[in-house]
Amino acid sequence: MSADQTQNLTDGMHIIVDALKKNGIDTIYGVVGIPVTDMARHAQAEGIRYIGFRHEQSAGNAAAISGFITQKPGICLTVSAPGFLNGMVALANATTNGFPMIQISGSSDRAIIDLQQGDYEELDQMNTAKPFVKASYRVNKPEDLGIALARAIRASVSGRPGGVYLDLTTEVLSAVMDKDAADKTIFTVEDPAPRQIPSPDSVNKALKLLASAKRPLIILGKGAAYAQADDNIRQFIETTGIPYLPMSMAKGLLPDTHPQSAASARSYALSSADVVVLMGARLNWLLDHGKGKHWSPETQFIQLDIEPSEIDSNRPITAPVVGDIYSSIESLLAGLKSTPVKSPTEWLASIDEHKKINVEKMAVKLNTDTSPMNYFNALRAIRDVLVDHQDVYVVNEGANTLDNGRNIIDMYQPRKRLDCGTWGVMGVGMGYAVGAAVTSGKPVVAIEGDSAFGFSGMEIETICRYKLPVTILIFNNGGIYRGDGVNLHGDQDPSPTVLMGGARYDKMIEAFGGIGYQATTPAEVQEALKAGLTSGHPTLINVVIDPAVGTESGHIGNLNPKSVVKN
Ligand SMILES: Nc1ncnc2c1ncn2[C@@H]1O[C@H](COP(=O)(O)OP(=O)(O)O)[C@@H](O)[C@H]1O
Ligand SMILES: Cc1ncc(Cc2csc(CCOP(=O)(O)OP(=O)(O)O)c2C)c(N)n1
Ligand SMILES: [Mg+2]
Repeated sequence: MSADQTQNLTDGMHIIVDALKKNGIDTIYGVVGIPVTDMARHAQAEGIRYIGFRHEQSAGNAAAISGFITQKPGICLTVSAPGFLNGMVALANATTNGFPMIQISGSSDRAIIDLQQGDYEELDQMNTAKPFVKASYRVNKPEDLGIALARAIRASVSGRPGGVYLDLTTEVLSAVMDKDAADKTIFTVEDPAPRQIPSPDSVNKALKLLASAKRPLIILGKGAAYAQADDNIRQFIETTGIPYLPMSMAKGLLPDTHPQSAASARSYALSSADVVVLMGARLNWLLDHGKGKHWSPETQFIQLDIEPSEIDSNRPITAPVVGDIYSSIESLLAGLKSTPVKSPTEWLASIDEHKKINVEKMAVKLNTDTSPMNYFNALRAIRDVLVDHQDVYVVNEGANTLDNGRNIIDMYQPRKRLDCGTWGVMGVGMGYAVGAAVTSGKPVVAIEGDSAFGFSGMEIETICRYKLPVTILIFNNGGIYRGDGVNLHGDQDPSPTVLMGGARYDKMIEAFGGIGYQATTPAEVQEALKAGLTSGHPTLINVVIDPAVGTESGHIGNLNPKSVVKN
């Protein structure tokens, strides 16, 4: 082949990078190796940031949370078979939560795989991915790479967002074609997430039902946060005066201190409401499926959701409004002119009475200093620092650390609380922290149970390597749920066991150039947290918590199967 001929040739790994660039992808999260290392090098050479992780699950979590924050698909790059499978947990979690993410993985020789002749990292990845994603594509020809990426982008962000798998075979990555011809095959996807306007009849029916309600309640879900309809949602809530409940990742759509928030009277609000508006929130296990002691059988539902099949999932929906939330809220606001809605003042007043009682009870727990600390006074210390840092991202996982953190740490801005989400997955923490810091450049505070942290803890090296403004607080109560030394019957185990509680996580980060603090009092927690936020340097605070406090599985112990056999 003559020199000029090679000058006008390209190959698959260059074509896919050109297509990514053409679609505004500026970051790839991954763990490279055979057969995708050179693709990552080409991406870097073309100005795409490559963020290299220690485990593919964290790389995938970073990609997924960047999708939630930006509405653009986060890209995770993995090697074949084991690397692909490690990323799959994050991709499945993205689909479950409705976060747009594309996992691109190299895969081995199709001919050998299909005859099961034992290739290096042999696995039929496209078919393995199918149950966990919105779409799963495999590319065999270089000229198909442009359309394949376009389809993956559209599938990940249109309708209910989610995970998409894109399989690049070894052959296609090295396949050569004419550069000019290749350039004609890549293009910018046009309007990948088209607005889905709800029917006027559905909007009018919803408004009429709301106007007749004596005790209306709005439940804001992470779909409402994702929709980036922040001002219109706030305007609708404040114009109608309807109380609202934010689900965990919808916190901050309105400040948690807002007078119409019913969060600290949640049980009373749910059980007393006569009309409930589900706004980008599923009536799933997080809302007891709309049944049981927290719900009245008389309650009528309005549901705003982009996914038609979500309607009637658990309770009959009287007024479904199927469309994207941005368009639906716009239509509802416009409809208020002809169908005004005003929540009765006595309803909010009765919620306020219940809030007052609950806030006073919680204040006693929050302000009682104990030694060692418990979840409440440690979280109150963090809350009182973050009130002066309202733009930080808060990552949160664990059991007691998560469930108490959700109720105690106030959020003031949308899409800033990033937690275990619908699946309650442990191990999202460090990936989410990296994804949020890389995507936004803003500081991140990760509030971690010590067991939860362990799932992705090695990524503190990644955080230090990229010098990210992440401060990690590890609630060290000695292990999963309760301290290791506490046997399953709750009493202190007399046998000498190594309590995880003695672990000095703060020493770990020092090994990678980060700053570590040991905190045994709320004041020490505050001092270390302020230092981490001020320095912007990777910081880890080992928050020593009494191993005897907390409950197994936090607030969801009731989901455990009950054993009738006395052992
Ligand atoms: N842009 C959007 N417009 C309308 N609905 C959306 C949008 N994005 C996501 N959704 C929907 O929002 C819902 C989110 O529900 P869920 O994840 O259960 O939230 P939460 O756990 O916060 O209650 C999903 O049913 C999803 O289809
Ligand atoms: C991938 C995965 N594997 C296991 C589990 C099960 C679990 C739920 S909560 C939890 C950790 C609780 O300990 P932690 O110390 O973090 O919390 P706490 O001290 O009470 O604040 C586990 C292991 C889940 N949900 N996901
Ligand atoms: Mg713990």
